[in-house]
Amino acid sequence: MIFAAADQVLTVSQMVAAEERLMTAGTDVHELMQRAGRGAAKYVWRTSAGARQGYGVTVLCGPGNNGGDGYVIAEAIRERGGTVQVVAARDPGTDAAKRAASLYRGPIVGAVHARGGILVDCLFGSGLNRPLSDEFEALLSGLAARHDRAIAIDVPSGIDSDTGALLAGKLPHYALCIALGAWKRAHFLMPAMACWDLARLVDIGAARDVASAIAVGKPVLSAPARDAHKYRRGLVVVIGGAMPGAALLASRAAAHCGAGYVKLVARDVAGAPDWLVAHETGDGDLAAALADDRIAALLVGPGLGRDDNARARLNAGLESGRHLVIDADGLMLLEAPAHTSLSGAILTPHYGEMLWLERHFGLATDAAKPARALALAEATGAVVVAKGPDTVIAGPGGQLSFASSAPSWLSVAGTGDVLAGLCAARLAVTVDAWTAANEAVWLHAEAARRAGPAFHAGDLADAIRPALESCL
Ligand SMILES: NC(=O)C1=CN([C@@H]2O[C@H](COP(=O)(O)OP(=O)(O)OC[C@H]3O[C@@H](n4cnc5c(N)ncnc54)[C@H](O)[C@@H]3O)[C@@H](O)[C@H]2O)[C@@H](O)CC1
Ligand SMILES: [K+]
Repeated sequence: MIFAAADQVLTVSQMVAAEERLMTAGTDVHELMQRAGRGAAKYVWRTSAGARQGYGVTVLCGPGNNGGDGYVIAEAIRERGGTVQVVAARDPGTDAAKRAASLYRGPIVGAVHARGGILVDCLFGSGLNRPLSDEFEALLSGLAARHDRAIAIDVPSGIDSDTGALLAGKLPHYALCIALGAWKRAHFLMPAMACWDLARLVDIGAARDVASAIAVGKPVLSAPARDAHKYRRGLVVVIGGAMPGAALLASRAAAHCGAGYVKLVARDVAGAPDWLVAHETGDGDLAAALADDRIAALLVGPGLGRDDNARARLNAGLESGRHLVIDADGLMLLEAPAHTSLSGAILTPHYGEMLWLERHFGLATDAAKPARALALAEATGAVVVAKGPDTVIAGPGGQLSFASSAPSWLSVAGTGDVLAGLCAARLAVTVDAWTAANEAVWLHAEAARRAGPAFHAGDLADAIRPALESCL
């Protein structure tokens, strides 16, 4: 996979290093601030065009370079003929911010007089390193209340850029968050990402940092080869358990996602549709059923149950040596240290399963989600898809990717089974757990977008086909 600079997701220190590389190459901080501010101003201008007539733009400027960006934005709006004013929370404190402030030729007003169409929040950016004071919090929320809409520059003031944690009691809601130079982790993490409706990125020329995390991108897929046959396209076997519905749902997702052959092995296969090859397989027969060398990926967990039979079925999967996707009950039955070499597997824990696994594997639970997912990947050797409204994918070699925001309609029963089926199908096709997990997460969100509001998990599985078609 090749990723562009626009796909990278940087920590604050990686962003500082990227800016330093640009400066070493001859672009000074003033020029970077101009690029960032003027790039952001285009979005502010477009948004202000929809604001009420005569209701202008107020830019709230803090003391650091985020505040400096604010002066550049204000001046750019003024030059375009817009109505703009600055509220200076503090005097500019950096050389670049001072220079930007000196180049701004519009009015600076007291906060109490500021009301209007759009509030541009440049109080603090990635340099925020401690909680907002009550004074700043009141200033920000008061201004937001006196404007129709708010736009956050780089990150909302009151967000930890690396973890997405709130460093304020309460933040305004933003119509738009404009990331500068590169995405930061907070742009993909809760609770930060619930603070805005839309996020956009302004390019300032930062090159791709190969060590950085990436945003999960749209996969580039191809139709089966001219000489393809069902096994070469990938045979997925889904191990059924106590609750047959979940395994059927995962099978349906897998069948819509490019696998050549989907087979369900379960004690009871009543109700299986005619397109699904379903084999009644008792626990004692499972090892033999999984001995087929043509199996490209095995899914175990959806509807498995947690009793001794379930444990036997999971163990048969683990002992088969196949490429595995382990989900749901399968995760809850994993045992440390026996299952610390799951190399090539994909684990798909939701929040509760993640917590259980961490406790079971003796891992810390108090870090931010990316660090937790990386620790679990390292402990198990598997690719970990840490699901949720902010899905993070971590690989055992330290790879990290962040999913863009997906429709909240996904918060319905069965969508996890669909994701597990997607992972299994992509694993069968690509034979690479990292690639498969990233493709599956993107297709899952895209299927949700295409399924529209209030879908059920079956609708979601059926919407995978048009999602996949968009990648061909
Ligand atoms: N460095 C660069 O080359 C560029 C930086 N850019 C902007 O610069 C921002 C980062 O600038 P800075 O590092 O100056 O950071 P900020 O503008 O976020 O401000 C940090 C300053 O605020 C202080 N501070 C932190 N938390 C505080 C709190 N809770 N209460 C009061 N003061 C607090 C810090 O001690 C520091 O003086 C980015 O978010 C982006 O907007 C862009 O202009 C692009 C270029
Ligand atoms: K900000």
